[in-house]
Amino acid sequence: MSPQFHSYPAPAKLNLLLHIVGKRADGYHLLETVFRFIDYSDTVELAVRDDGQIVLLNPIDGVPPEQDLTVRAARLLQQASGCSLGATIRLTKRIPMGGGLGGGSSDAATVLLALNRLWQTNFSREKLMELGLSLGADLPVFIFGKNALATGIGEKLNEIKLKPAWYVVIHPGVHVPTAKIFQNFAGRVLTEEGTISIMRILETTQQRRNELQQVVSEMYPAVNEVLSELKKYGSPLMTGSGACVFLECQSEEEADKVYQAMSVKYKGFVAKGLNSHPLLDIE
Ligand SMILES: C[C@@](CO)(OP(=O)(O)O)[C@H](O)COP(=O)(O)OP(=O)(O)OC[C@H]1O[C@@H](n2ccc(N)nc2=O)[C@H](O)[C@@H]1O
Ligand SMILES: Nc1ncnc2c1ncn2[C@@H]1O[C@H](COP(=O)(O)OP(=O)(O)O)[C@@H](O)[C@H]1O
Repeated sequence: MSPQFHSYPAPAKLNLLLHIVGKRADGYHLLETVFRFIDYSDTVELAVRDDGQIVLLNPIDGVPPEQDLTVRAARLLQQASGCSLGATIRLTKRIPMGGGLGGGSSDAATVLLALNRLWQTNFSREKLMELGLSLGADLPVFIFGKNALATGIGEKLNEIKLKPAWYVVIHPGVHVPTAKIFQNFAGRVLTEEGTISIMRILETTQQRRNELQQVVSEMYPAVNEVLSELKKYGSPLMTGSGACVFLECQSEEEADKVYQAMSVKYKGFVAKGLNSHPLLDIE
C-alpha cells in the first residue's frame, strides 16, 4: 500500500526591522526585530512510517539529507519524545535559500508542529519552541505562530498586531550566509526601543532600519543595487541577514505595479502580509 501523505504549508517571514542591541558571551547577537509571516510558502508533505526511519525523498541540491533542517527536526522530536515511529518527507521548495526569508527554519517548524500531531507526541507549543531553538534562532517564531516583536536572539516573542500590507520581494541573486554577516557586523550596538516605540516606528516605512543592511550592502553590491532601484518607489529594507530586499505597499495594485517594473531586471514576487501562521490552530 502506498504511504498516506499529509500536506502542510511552511510560510516565509520578513523582518520588518532589525536592531542589534547586544552580544552574548557565546557570540550570538541580541536582537530586537519584528517578524511578519507572508503568503509565500514551501510545502512539506509527511507520511508516518512504522520502521522509525526518517527519509527525505527529494534532498535539496547541495544540502546532504542529514543536514536538512526537516530531517534534523524530525530526529530531534523522535529523540525528545522517545517515539518509535518514523516519517517520509517530501519537500517542495519555493522560498529562496539564504534569502533572509527563513525558509529552512519554517520547513523545520512545520515538521515539528505536524509530526507532533501525526505521532501524537503531544508536546506543548512552548516545548516545541524550545526544541526548535536548538536548530536555529529563527525557528521559534514559526511555532509561536503570530507576528511578533522578538528580543533575545530572536526567541523571546510577544505578539504584535500589524496592518494589512503587500510586499514586493526581490532576490538580488546572491546567497548570503547568516554567520558570515554577524561575524562582520561592526556597527554600534543600540539600546532596545521597547514595544511602544517599535509600534510608532512601524507606522511608516521611512523610520525602519535593518542594522545588518550596511554590512551586507558592502559585501554584496547586488543587494545595494536592488535597494537603490526600489528606492525609486518608496523606502525598501533588507530582510534578516539578506539577501532579499522588500518594499511594503498599502495595496496589492501598488505592489503589482512596482513588481512589474522591477521584474524586467530582477527575480522576485509579490506576497500578502499574513495576520498569523497558517498552522496556528493545528492541534
Ligand atoms: C538574521 C535572522 C533574523 O531573523 O534571520 P535570517 O536572515 O537568517 O533568516 C536570524 O536571527 C538568524 O536566525 P537563523 O538563521 O536561525 O540563525 P542560526 O542558524 O541560529 O545562526 C547562524 C549564525 O548566525 C549568528 N547569529 C544568529 C542569530 C543571532 N541572533 N545572532 C548571531 O550572531 C551566529 O554566528 C550563528 O552561528
Ligand atoms: N529545508 C531547508 N531549506 C532551506 N535551507 C536549508 C534546509 N535545510 C538546511 N538548509 C540550509 O540552511 C541554509 C539557510 O537557509 P534558509 O533558511 O533558506 O535561509 P535564511 O536563513 O537566509 O532565511 C541553506 O543555505 C541550507 O544550507
